[in-house]
Amino acid sequence: MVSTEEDGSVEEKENNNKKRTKSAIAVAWLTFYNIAMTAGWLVLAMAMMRFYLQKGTHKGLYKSIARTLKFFQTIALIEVVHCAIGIVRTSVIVTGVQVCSRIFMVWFITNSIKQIQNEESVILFLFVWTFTEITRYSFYTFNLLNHLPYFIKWARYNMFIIMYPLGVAGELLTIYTALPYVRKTGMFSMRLPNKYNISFDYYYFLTIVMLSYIPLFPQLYFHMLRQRRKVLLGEIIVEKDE
Ligand SMILES: CCCCCCCCCCCCC[C@@H](O)CC(=O)SCCNC(=O)CCNC(=O)[C@H](O)C(C)(C)COP(=O)(O)OP(=O)(O)OC[C@H]1O[C@@H](n2cnc3c(N)ncnc32)[C@H](O)[C@@H]1OP(=O)(O)O
Repeated sequence: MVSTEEDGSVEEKENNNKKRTKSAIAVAWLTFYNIAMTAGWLVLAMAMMRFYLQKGTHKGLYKSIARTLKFFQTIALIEVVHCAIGIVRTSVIVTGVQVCSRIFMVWFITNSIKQIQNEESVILFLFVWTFTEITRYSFYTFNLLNHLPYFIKWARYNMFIIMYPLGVAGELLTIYTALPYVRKTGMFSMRLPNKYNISFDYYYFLTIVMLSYIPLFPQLYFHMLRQRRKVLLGEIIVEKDE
C-alpha cells in the first residue's frame, strides 16, 4: 500500500516534471521563433526602405525582396503546427486561413504573375504585412520574456483595426489586376479534352478566392476585435469551439 502510494507520487512528480520540461522547451522554441521572425520582417522593412530611398520608385521593389518575403511568409506555416500541437492558444482554423491566404498571395499570385509585381496594390499589402508582422512577433517575444512594453501591446491590438482592411484591399486589388493576365495566358488552367478528363479554370478559381474574402475576412477581423477586448479591456470572453 505504502509502496503503491509512493509509486503514485513518483509517477505524478515525473509527469509534472515532464510537463514543466515540455513547457520550458515550448517557451524556448517560441522565443527563438518569434525573435527570428521579428528579425526577418525587420530585414524586409529595411530592404524596402533602402530600395525606395536609392531608386526613388517602387518599380522593381518586389523583385528585390521576393526571396526574403517568400522565405519568411512560407515559414509561417509553422504557426499552424504550433496551434495543432497546442503550444499556443489559437485556433488552427483561424491561423490556417490567415497563413494560407498569405502564402497563396505570395506564391500563386505575385510570384507567378510578373506583370503585376510593380502594382501599387502589391506595395500596399507588403507595407501592411511588414508593419503588422514586426508588431505581432515583437509582441509575442516580449510577452514570452515577461517584459512587454505597453506601446507594443497597444499597437498589436489597435493597429489591425486600420491595417487589416488596408491589407485586404491591397490583396484584392492585386488579384483583380491579375485577372486579365490569367485569362489571356490560361495559366494554371486545364481545358478539356485532356488525358485526365479534368477541367480547371484558374480565372474562375481566383474569382471564387476573391468572393471567399466576404465570409472569411469578417471572422478574422471579429476574432481580433474579441482578442482586443480580452487583452486591452480585460473582458472575459467565452469562445465557441472554432
Ligand atoms: C488556397 C487559397 C486560400 C484563399 C483564402 C482566401 C480567404 C482569405 C480571407 C482572409 C483574408 C486575410 C487577409 C490578410 O492576409 C490581410 C492581412 O494580414 S493585413 C495585415 C493586418 N493583419 C493583422 O493584423 C493580422 C491579425 N491576425 C493575427 O494576428 C493572427 O494571424 C490571428 C491568427 C488571426 C490572430 O492571432 P491570435 O489568435 O494568435 O491572437 P493573439 O495574438 O491575441 O494570441 C492568442 C494567444 O496565442 C499566443 N500566441 C499566438 N502565437 C504565438 C507565438 N507565435 N508565440 C507565442 N505566443 C503566441 C498569444 O500570446 C496568446 O496567448 P494568451 O492568450 O495566453 O495570451
